[in-house]
Amino acid sequence: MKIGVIGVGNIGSILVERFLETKPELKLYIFNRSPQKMEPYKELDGIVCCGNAAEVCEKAEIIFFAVKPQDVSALFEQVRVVEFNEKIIVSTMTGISIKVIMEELGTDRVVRIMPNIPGMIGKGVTGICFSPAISKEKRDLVIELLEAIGSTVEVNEKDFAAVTALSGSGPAFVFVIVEALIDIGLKMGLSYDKARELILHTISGSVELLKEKGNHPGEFRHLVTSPSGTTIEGIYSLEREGLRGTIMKTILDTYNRARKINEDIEKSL
Ligand SMILES: NC(=O)C1=CN([C@@H]2O[C@H](COP(=O)(O)OP(=O)(O)OC[C@H]3O[C@@H](n4cnc5c(N)ncnc54)[C@H](O)[C@@H]3O)[C@@H](O)[C@H]2O)C=CC1
Ligand SMILES: O=C(O)[C@@H]1CCC=N1
Repeated sequence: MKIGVIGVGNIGSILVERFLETKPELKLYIFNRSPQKMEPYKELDGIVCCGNAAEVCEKAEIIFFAVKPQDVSALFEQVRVVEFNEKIIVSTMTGISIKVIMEELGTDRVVRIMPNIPGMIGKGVTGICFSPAISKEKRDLVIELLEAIGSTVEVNEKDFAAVTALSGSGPAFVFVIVEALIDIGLKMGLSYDKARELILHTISGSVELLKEKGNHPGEFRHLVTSPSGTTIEGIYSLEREGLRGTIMKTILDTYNRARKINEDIEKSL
């Protein structure tokens, strides 16, 4: 199968590298505006560095658009000449609706996805939504392709801003929390390595426990919390400091930003 990737920055390069690693049968066509981003792929088998975005669209059957939202108008201009017909466009672009892509490029086969950075090791989660014209067979094909970066969760397009906030941007918030935990480990006298190991195992173990048992998180929280013990002291502090509210507000601010990007793009086109 012939796959195109336009924009090989953070997300585009994850897609390219995971396709190369897990699906060597694919033929890849890539293009990046700044050609140095294509350098690492130049000599590799199964990959063709194209001269422009339209060439990628001409040659590939499924084409990933992985540019920043502010570059989308220029990209539309560059690929408007292409007859998309049966081709499928898969957009990673934040805030750009399926309708906008369909109208701008005169196609009815568009998939919108919101991947995330753990896709780098095949452990990402991707929110996905299909335009109605895409058959069940082609939907399954795109989902299978995306297994290269992890699992997929089908959502309504109206929920994309929420997906962007929770899982698209989410890893950044997790990394900030991990950094803070490591820092306080240092403050209490642990080495960086020991603090890091304790924290990563605590987080991944807690996540695995929730996944395996399926309980509400509050049930396990309660198990850890002894009367007059250490945990309740921490929980009391956390509630006084408003951690839950801070987390909720963080996600809501991110969600509102995703909606605003969408609104601004729709106005500008
Ligand atoms: N970084 C992340 O964790 C996630 C990003 N996204 C979305 O994916 C899109 C890409 O994000 P990143 O990879 O982080 O951005 P990036 O800036 O790292 O990569 C975009 C690449 O596209 C290239 N480019 C721009 N216009 C082009 C054009 N017309 N033709 C060819 N190449 C072009 C740029 O040179 C750059 O290398 C954005 O819309 C972003 O919102 C979605 C989910 C997660
Ligand atoms: O920060 C951003 O706009 C993108 C969307 C999700 C993750 N990064």
